[in-house]
Amino acid sequence: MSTGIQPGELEVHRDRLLSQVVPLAPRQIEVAGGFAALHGAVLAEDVRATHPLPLWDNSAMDGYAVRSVDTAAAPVALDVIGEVPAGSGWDPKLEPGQCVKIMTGAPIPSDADAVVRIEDTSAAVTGWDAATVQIHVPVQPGKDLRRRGEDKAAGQPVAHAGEQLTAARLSALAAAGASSLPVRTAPKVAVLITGAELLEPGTALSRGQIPETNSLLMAGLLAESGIQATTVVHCVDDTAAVREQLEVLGSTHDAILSTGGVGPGAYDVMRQVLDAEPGVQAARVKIRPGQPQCAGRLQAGAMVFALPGNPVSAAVSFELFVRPCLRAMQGHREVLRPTLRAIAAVGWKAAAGRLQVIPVVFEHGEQLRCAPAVQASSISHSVGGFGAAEGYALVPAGIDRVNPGDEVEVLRMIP
Ligand SMILES: Nc1nc2c(c(=O)[nH]1)N[C@H]1C(S)=C(S)[C@@H](COP(=O)(O)OP(=O)(O)OC[C@H]3O[C@@H](n4cnc5c(N)ncnc54)[C@H](O)[C@@H]3O)O[C@H]1N2
Ligand code: MOO
Repeated sequence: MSTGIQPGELEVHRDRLLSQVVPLAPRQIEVAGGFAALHGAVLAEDVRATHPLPLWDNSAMDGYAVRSVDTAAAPVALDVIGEVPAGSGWDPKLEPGQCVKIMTGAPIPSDADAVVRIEDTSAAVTGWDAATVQIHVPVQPGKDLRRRGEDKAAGQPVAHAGEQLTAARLSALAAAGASSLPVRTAPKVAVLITGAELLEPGTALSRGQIPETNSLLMAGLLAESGIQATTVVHCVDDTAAVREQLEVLGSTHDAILSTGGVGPGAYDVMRQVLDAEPGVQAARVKIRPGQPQCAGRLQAGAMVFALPGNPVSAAVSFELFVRPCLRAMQGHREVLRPTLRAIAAVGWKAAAGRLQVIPVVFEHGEQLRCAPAVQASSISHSVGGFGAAEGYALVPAGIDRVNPGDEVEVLRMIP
């Protein structure tokens, strides 16, 4: 069996949410001293090199800058008239038979056209101090030179709008002369937890009580998406209290993630409060877990994602709906994680009629293999098994069983 996600209700719900996303206002941040804000931020515009890379022709090796013609009859002795270390702006004039000591990265004198490595000279034995140096090998013009602009020409794009500032991109932009960058930094996100049965982890529990773990889960999934949760609020299951929190957080944050209270239960106040919000859609999406979804834009301003309370349902909802919207807010070019193909290492029962999003562990070998981290019959609450999960297998609606050896589509949460 080969699987693939077909367009369906998951995409309809996600696209509707994505259409409600308003990208954050870009900010111009200084490169000097701005690392903490810039690393992981998303470029809001294309950025071009303001100067060539390298800036000038320079030496690729420690050795002697020579006129290559002088080495044609090597071995040959050349007069050493000085030294150009990295950082030096000196451009010595070279007469026939003359050379200068030069270090890696230093500008090549205008009169020189090649470098002889120290290993190919008498200085390898005698050291750098002699006034003449014996050149053992002839060198061709251009030998061991790095040419001005060979890496990037001035004006050439270095990075593009929608790309995230990784270590590599940030250093490339700084090297190409950027002094400040137009970026979207992380959105301000609040986590709102409801549920009367929930106690702080580590607290002694009475019958009916469980440790509150969704705030850790949401803050962690945000952190793994490059976003620090700004606020974590625990709220009683009371409509007035929840409404007040949504108003306060909704006017001070870009997004609110809540968990719990979206089912049809008597205490499911989140859904009841959000019923009054015209920009919020309640949907039963054909996925398992994560069927009850309730999300959209609050009148107070923020996007709200009222996720189901079951921990794995909340995590799956985060992956499928929240993460893409937060990435869209930041202006990421790609909002969805790429999917891969893996071979089912074992068989399991799928969720006939709904897309099954089952947490899996991976086995890395010649082929990527996966196996469920939780019991396929009971995914949504299985926070224990979920602890080992490295990603999800996506088994389309219509498939009621995955057999060992089947190819399945997977998402990797952990690189
Ligand atoms: N009669 C029906 N009951 C349920 C339906 C339904 O359609 N009809 N849907 C089920 C599905 S599917 C889901 S998912 C849940 C959605 O429930 P809620 O969002 O209302 O969540 P709660 O009832 O508050 O909690 C569910 C479960 O998760 C635990 N939980 C909640 N918050 C936390 C937290 N912060 N940390 C750890 N664990 C948490 C909670 O104790 C419950 O066990 O409804 C089904 N029911
Ligand atoms: O849809 Mo619920 O999220 O399965 O448990």
